[in-house]
Amino acid sequence: QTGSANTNPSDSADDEYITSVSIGTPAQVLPLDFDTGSSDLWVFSSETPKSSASGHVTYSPSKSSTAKKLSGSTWSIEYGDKSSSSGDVYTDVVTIGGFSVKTQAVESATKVSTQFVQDTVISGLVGLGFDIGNQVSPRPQKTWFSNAASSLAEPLFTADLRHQETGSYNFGFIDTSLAKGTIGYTPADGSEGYWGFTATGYSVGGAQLNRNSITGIADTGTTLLLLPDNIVDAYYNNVESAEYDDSQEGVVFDCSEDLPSFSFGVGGQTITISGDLLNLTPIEEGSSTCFGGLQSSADIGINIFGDVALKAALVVFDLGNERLGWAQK
Ligand SMILES: O=C(NC1CCCCC1)N[C@H]1[C@H](O)[C@@H](N2CCCCC2)[C@@H]2OC[C@H]1O2
Repeated sequence: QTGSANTNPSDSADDEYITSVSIGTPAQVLPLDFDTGSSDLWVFSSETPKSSASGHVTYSPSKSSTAKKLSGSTWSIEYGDKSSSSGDVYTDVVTIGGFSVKTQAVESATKVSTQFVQDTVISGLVGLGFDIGNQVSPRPQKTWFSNAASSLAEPLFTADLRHQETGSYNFGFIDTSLAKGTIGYTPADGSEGYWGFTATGYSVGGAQLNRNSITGIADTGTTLLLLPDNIVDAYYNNVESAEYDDSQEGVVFDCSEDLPSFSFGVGGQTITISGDLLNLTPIEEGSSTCFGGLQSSADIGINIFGDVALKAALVVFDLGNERLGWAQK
């Protein structure tokens, strides 16, 4: 069996990607953010305070004949961007891309932070990280993918995120036609709950790869490519108008600048992110100053290959072989 779901950028900056998910009987369809950087499936629900839920599509377990309360279970999660949510837990049927998991833990939010209240285009997250990262207490629950894996043709999924166009999450199969290049594989480290891996080097503007290990995570739930300062500086030294903007908390530059590409080595392949993909968006509507898609990871303590990097590739999240595959798109 397999599943295939379309996913769409939430706004003109490709801030996040929205995928429709069916929950319950009859189906309640919610727009959710698939996040390989976390391991909880949580939703805005009939239990979310009305003031917080305003503008969001919500899940009502009481309207689903297949919903069951997971008595005594609660959850609470804080993300790297300091957003957070918490609540209680139901099980219900969850269908993604035509594939159904009958008894999926659906974490219902009784509390959500302002970032989520304001982000009305999504109604929650589908964590696609490793089960060890699940935040349900007293008994951690499995992710939708972990529950699906044993029934899928292959225990893997792929992410094909695109700039301002529809992409896909495929489950149980690899559509190699989505890629231009060969898929290169490298070991994945799931011990922290993330999809951790090591890139073998980087280069700016098509120059030869500087061989140096860059350990980080493949994170569909993070918008940016976050790397060490020495690499970020090496890149922006090629961007004449680039400067650090304290209020934006990142490097900005004239929108009119032609940005160089940025490449990284992984699994024997080289993934090249075009300059266009590295210009994320004007800092404000109509501004001629733009915000960089590559920013520093120095304050975080972990390198993050977020959507800006993932958009350049077809990425295979191969649970069965504990590895990540990368192919140029
Ligand atoms: O916190 C991270 N990543 C961290 C970024 C800083 C460095 C450490 C990792 N990802 C979150 C992301 O920002 C959220 N956000 C919602 C609003 C639109 C953009 C996405 C979304 O909710 C949780 C998860 O996905």
